[in-house]
Amino acid sequence: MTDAGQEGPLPAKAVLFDLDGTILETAGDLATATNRTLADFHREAVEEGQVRAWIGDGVRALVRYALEATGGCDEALLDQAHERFMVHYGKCFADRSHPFPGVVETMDRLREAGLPLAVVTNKAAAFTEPLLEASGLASRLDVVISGDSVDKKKPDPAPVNAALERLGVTAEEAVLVGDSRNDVESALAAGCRVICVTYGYNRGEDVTTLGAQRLVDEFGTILELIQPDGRTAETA
Ligand SMILES: O=C(O)COP(=O)(O)O
Ligand SMILES: [Mg+2]
Repeated sequence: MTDAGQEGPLPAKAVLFDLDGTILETAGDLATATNRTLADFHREAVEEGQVRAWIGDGVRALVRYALEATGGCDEALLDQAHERFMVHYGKCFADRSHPFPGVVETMDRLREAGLPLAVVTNKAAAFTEPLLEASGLASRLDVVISGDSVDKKKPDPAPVNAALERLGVTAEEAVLVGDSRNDVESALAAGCRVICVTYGYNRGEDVTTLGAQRLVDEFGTILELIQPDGRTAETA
């Protein structure tokens, strides 16, 4: 993989997307569920901005980070709080969550160009599927791999590999679009090229240093950076 630093489009036969922070703005509802969970355990509420920095490792990790930040956490407490979080988030996951600007139109353009699309998220399947339905994205996706669909989560390559297998493409034929270190590491370990968005939930990390082949400030810009079917500009 030697595209780093180069300009121009990446040939692709399929595109994989991270969910939270890349295609859907979910921090508001995740913050609501986090604060309702913390209240159950007599912990102080946290700011939405803080919750944004805890998204990306799955919901159990989010609950762990919230407990650690508000007085401490042990495994027994985490089990109970995780259970409460699942109840609270189940009631509010689609209240305010919505696609980032340009996501719906861009997915439609990619599909018109013949590219199958997948989501690879660390989010639990119980929320991924209904959230994609509520956001109007489910019908645009050919494959969805959630945090509990396979044994290991991103940054392990396993969920990316599962998506590639289901899509019927090789890693070299696919591009993953993500927002954080977990996405870049998972995709690169699988052998995919990566476009990283700069607006997502990246924990304040400088995404220019993560090793992605391309960076975009707006989702719609990926249309300029993906060349459908691996055709070159000359033959397209
Ligand atoms: O932390 C989560 O629940 C999921 O995050 P992701 O969609 O960015 O993988
Ligand atoms: Mg993300």
